[in-house]
Amino acid sequence: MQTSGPPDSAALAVDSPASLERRLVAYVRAKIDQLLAIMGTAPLRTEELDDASLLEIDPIGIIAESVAQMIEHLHDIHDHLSLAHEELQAVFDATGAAIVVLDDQLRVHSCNRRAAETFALATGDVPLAFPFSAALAERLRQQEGLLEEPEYCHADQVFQLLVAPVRDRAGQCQLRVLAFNDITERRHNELMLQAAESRLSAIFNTLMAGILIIDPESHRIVDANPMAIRLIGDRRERIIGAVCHRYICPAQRGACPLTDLNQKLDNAERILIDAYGEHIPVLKTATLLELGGKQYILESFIDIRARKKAEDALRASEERYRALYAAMNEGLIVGELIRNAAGRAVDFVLHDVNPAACRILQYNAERLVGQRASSLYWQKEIPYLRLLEAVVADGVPRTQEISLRGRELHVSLTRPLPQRFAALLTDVTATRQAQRQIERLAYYDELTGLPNRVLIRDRLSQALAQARRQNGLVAVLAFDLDQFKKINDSLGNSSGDRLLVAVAERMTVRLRQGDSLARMGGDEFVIVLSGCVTQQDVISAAVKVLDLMAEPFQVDEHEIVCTASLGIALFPMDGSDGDSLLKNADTAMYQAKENGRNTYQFYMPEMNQRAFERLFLNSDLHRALDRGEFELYYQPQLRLSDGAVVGAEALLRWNHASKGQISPVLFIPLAEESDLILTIGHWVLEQACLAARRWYNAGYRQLRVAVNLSARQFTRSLPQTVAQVLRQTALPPELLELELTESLLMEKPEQVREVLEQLRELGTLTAIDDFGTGYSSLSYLKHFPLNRLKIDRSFVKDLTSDSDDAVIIEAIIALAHSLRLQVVAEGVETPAQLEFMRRHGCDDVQGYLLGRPMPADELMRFLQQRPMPTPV
Ligand SMILES: Nc1nc2c(ncn2[C@@H]2O[C@H](COP(=O)(O)O[C@H]3[C@@H](O)[C@H](n4cnc5c(=O)[nH]c(N)nc54)O[C@@H]3COP(=O)(O)O)[C@@H](O)[C@H]2O)c(=O)[nH]1
Repeated sequence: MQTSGPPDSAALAVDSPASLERRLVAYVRAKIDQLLAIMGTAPLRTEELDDASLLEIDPIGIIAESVAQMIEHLHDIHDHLSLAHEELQAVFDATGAAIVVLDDQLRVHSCNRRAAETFALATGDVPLAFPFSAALAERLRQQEGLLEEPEYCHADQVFQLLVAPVRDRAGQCQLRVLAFNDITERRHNELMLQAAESRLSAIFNTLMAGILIIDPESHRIVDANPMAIRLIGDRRERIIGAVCHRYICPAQRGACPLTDLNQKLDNAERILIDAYGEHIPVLKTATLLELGGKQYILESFIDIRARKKAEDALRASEERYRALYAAMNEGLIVGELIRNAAGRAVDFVLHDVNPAACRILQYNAERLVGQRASSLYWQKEIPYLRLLEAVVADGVPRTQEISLRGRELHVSLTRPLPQRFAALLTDVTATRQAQRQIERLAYYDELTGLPNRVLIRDRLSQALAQARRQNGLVAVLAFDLDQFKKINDSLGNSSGDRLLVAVAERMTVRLRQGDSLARMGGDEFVIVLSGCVTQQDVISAAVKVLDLMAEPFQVDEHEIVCTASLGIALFPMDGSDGDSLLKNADTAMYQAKENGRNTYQFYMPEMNQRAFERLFLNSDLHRALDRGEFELYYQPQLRLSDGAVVGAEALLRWNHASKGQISPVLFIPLAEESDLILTIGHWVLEQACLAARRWYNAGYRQLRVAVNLSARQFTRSLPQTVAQVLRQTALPPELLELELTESLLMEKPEQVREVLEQLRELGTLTAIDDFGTGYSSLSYLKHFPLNRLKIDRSFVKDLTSDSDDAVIIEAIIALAHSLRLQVVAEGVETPAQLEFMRRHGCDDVQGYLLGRPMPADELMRFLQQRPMPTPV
C-alpha cells in the first residue's frame, strides 16, 4: 500500500498557501482514505466530499468516531464469534464420535465431552498428553495427512479412527482432528455373526442328514452338504446345478409339493435316487427359507435303509413270535397291576393273552383283554395278587402251582416291563395226575389202597428217628390171615382179594390215628405203633387186631370167619433199624402160628439164630483183616446199548478159616456197630482202586470200580480220604464210583450234600444204591449232586410177575433220566428182566445173568473175552 506523509515544516515555509492548501487537502484526503481502508470502506470520492468541506473536517473527531465504530463493530464480531463457538462446541459435544484435537506436539488441544469421558481427559488442563497406543503415536508422527485406522482398541472398546490435519496458511499442519467412532457393539455383533456362521457351516458340513439348497424357480441345486453328496454318490460339480428332480424329488416340474402344490413336507418317507439309479429310502423334510434376501428350498433327508432293514427284521421276528405265541401250548398272559393311592396293588388288568391262555382259562380273548381281574373272580380277594406284586417289585421270577377251574396249572411269573407281569401257564393236570398215579403205585398197594412195604419202611424209619430222640418205644406188629390159602383156593382169588380189602377197611377204621397200617404183599399186613407207646398199648393193639379179625367178614354171599397170627417186635429191644424190626416181627408171627394161630407173640432173641452168630463173628471179625481173610470180588456192570463192560462193583468176601466164605450180609452190620467198619471200608477202597488201576494199565481205560460205603464212612473227612487213596493208587477219579444208601441222604441231608459236592469237585462219581427201598422223592434227589441210581434188586426180582414193580421201575427210569441221572438195574437174573430193562431205556445192568461177583483175576479173564468198551 502506498502512503503519503504529512507536509513537512520546510516545505510549508516555501510553498504558497494555495499549494499548501492543495497539499493539505491531498494529505487529509489520503489519511481519510487510509482510515476508511482500515475500516473496510471504499475511499471517498471527491463528489462525496469536496476539498473545502474536507478541510473543515475534524480528523481527530472522525478518527475517534471511527475507532468508536470499530470498537462497536469488533464487539459485534466478538458476539458473533462467541455464539459461533458455543454452537460449534455444542455440535462438537453432540456428535456421536469422540473427537480430540491435537496440537503439533500431539498434545490434546481440545476435545469433546465424549472424548473426555472415553479417554479420561481433563478438558480444563489442556494441553495434555493423549493416551495413544504406541503404534498410533508412531503413525501420527510419520504421517501428517489424512489417516484412517479401521480398528483402534482402547480399554475394552473398539473404534474406527479418522485423523484429519488442520493446516495454517503456509500449509503447515498445526492441528489434527481425531474422530473416534465407537464400533465395539458392531464388532461384537460381527464376531457373533461370524461364530454363528461357522457353527452353521460346521453343522451343514458334518450333519448326518443330507442337505440340498435348491432354487425354487429353476429347481436347480445350488448347494449340497457332504452327506448329501455321499448319499447321492456323485461328484459335487455334477450335483450343483443339477435339477433336484433327478435325485431327491422325482416329482416332475409343476408338481413340486412345496412350490407348486403348497404342501408341507415334514419327516415324510420318500425315495432318493442315487447316481447309480438305486432307490434309497429316506426321511425327508422340505422347507422354504430366505438366504441373503432370496428364497430357497431347503431339503434335508436321512438315510433310513438300516432302520428299514431293522424294521423289516423286527416285523419278521414279531411275526415269527406271534405265530409261536399263537401256536404254543403254554398260555401266555401279560398284565399290569392296578394300585390304590397308597401304592398297594388292588387289582390287575390283562393286556394280552394268547390262544392257549384262553383255552386254559376257558374264556375268550375279548372277555380277558382289557378286563380287570376283579371282574373275572368271584372272590373278594384277588388270588395271587401279592405274588404278582412281589414279582413286579423286584423283577425276580417266581413259579407257583395253582388250581383253576378244575385244572392244575404251573405258572412262571416274570416282569417283562416295569409295572407289568407276564405269566406262562402250563397245564400240568395230566402230568400231576400221572405223577400221583406213579406215586400211588410206588408207595401204595393197588388192591387195598394201603401203604405198601416201601412206604411203611419209610414211616417206620421216621418213627424210629423220633423214638430215638425221645427215648420212646416203637412196636412193629406183623400179621397174616390164618388159612388164607384155603380161602383163596375154595372161594377163588377174587373173593380172596375182596377179603383182603375188607380186612384193610376194617383195620383202617378201627385203628388209632397215627398208627400206620400197610400191606406187605399176599395176606401179610404190618402195623407200626409209635408215639407214647407203652408195652400195655402194644398188647391192647394186638388184642384189638385179633378181635377185629374174629368178627366175620361178608364177602359177596359168603360170611367168612377168619383169624390172624400176629408177631410183635419192639424198638429198641428187638432191633435198632426198620429192617431188623420187620424181620423180627415176621419171625415172631411165625412163632405165633406155630403156637396155634389166632394169637400174638412178642419177639424173643432166641427165636433167631443170628444172635448166636453175632457172638462168635464179632471176635473173629476184628482179626480177619490182619489174617488176610478179606477178599474183594467184582461183579461186572454192562452197558445195555452195546453190551460193553463199563464197570464192576467191588463186593467184600470174608474167607473164614474154619467156616468158609461168610456173606457180607452177616458181617457188615456187625462191623458197622463199631469203628471196625472204617478200617475195613478203607481197605476195600484201597484194594478196589488198585484193581481199577490194574485194569486201566491193561488197557481198560473206561472201566470204573463201584465201592459200597457204609453210612458211618460218610463223614466230612471222606473226600480227603478218597483223594489220598486216588493219589496213592494213581487212579483217575472218574473211574471210581461210590455207592451210598438212600436212607443216608434222608438222615443227614446237609452234611451229605456238602460231602457229595466235594466228591464231585474231586471228580469221582456217586450212585444211590438199593434205590426204591427208601422214601426219597425224586424231587428230593435233585438237591444232591449224584450220577446214578441203582434200582434195588427186590423190584427187579418180581417185575415180570408183579405189575406194580414193573410200573415202579418204569417210573424210576423215566424220572431219573429227567434229573439227568443214569440208571443201573441190579439183580438181573433172567433174559425177560434184561429185555424189560432194554425196552425201558435203563442204561446199565448188573446181575447173575450177566456175571456173578468174581475174584479180580477171573474178572480180567471175563473182560478179555468181551469187546473193549468204547466211550459214549
Ligand atoms: N459197606 C459195604 N457193604 C458191602 C461191601 N460189600 C458188599 N456189601 C454189601 O453187602 C450186601 C450183600 O452183598 P453181596 O452178598 O455181595 O451181594 C451182592 C451181589 O452178590 C448181589 N447180587 C448181584 N447180582 C445178583 C442177582 O442177580 N441176584 C441176586 N439174588 N443177588 C445178586 O447183590 C449184592 C449187591 O448189592 P448192592 O450193593 O446193593 O449192589 C450188599 O448190600 C452189599 O452192598 C463193602 O465192601 N462195604
